[in-house]
Amino acid sequence: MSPDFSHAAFTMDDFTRVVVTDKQIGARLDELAVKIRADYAGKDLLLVGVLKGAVMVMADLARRLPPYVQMDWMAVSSYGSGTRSSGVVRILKDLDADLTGRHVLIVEDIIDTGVTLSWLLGNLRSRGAESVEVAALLRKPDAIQVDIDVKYIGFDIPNEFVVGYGLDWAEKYRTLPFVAILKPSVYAEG
Ligand SMILES: O=P(O)(O)OC[C@H]1O[C@H](OP(=O)(O)OP(=O)(O)O)[C@H](O)[C@@H]1O
Ligand code: HPA
Ligand SMILES: [Mg+2]
Repeated sequence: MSPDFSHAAFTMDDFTRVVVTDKQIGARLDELAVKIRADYAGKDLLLVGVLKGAVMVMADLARRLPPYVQMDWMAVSSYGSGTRSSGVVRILKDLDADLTGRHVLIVEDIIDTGVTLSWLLGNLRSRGAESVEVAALLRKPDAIQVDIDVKYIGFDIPNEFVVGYGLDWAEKYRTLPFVAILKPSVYAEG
């Protein structure tokens, strides 16, 4: 699908380059879904999406899984409107589901410093789940500051600020169907 920017006030000039195309995302999600279906066969699986960034990957991954798989959502924030993690994770919206005895798979768009996921894993594991694992579309190996065990990973990407496919800068660009490096001149202050 080619994005239609005819209505918008920005163009592809906002990006240094596309790092993952929508076609690559679809193909990788096909592969991950095969693994997840096998690993959780016969189990009652709860996907926990981390708002807002994981909306796209959750929707596209969940559609590749059996219909009895359930979804719940949590909103946490550590980035605000900037391009650097504040290091402080806040719960903006908690889960509706009780995790006691559940098999939980956290669905994330990106692991950057790892601070958000590390905090989230600790938080969800303390709620009595049978298992808590992670599926993340993107990971920046050169940015990670904490050791996290990630069971399902889409793509390792360079340590640059990316947008699209759920990922934002100042709430913009989430709707792009691909992931691209945002030109620093777009977010540079001044
Ligand atoms: O590994 P980290 O350095 O912790 O960064 C990853 C987290 O940061 C982003 O969320 P953000 O706080 O920007 O909220 P959003 O999903 O609403 O954009 C992203 O969606 C991850 O949840
Ligand atoms: O590279 C990024 N882009 C957008 N949001 C993010 N949150 C953590 N890392 C990123
Ligand atoms: Mg964000």
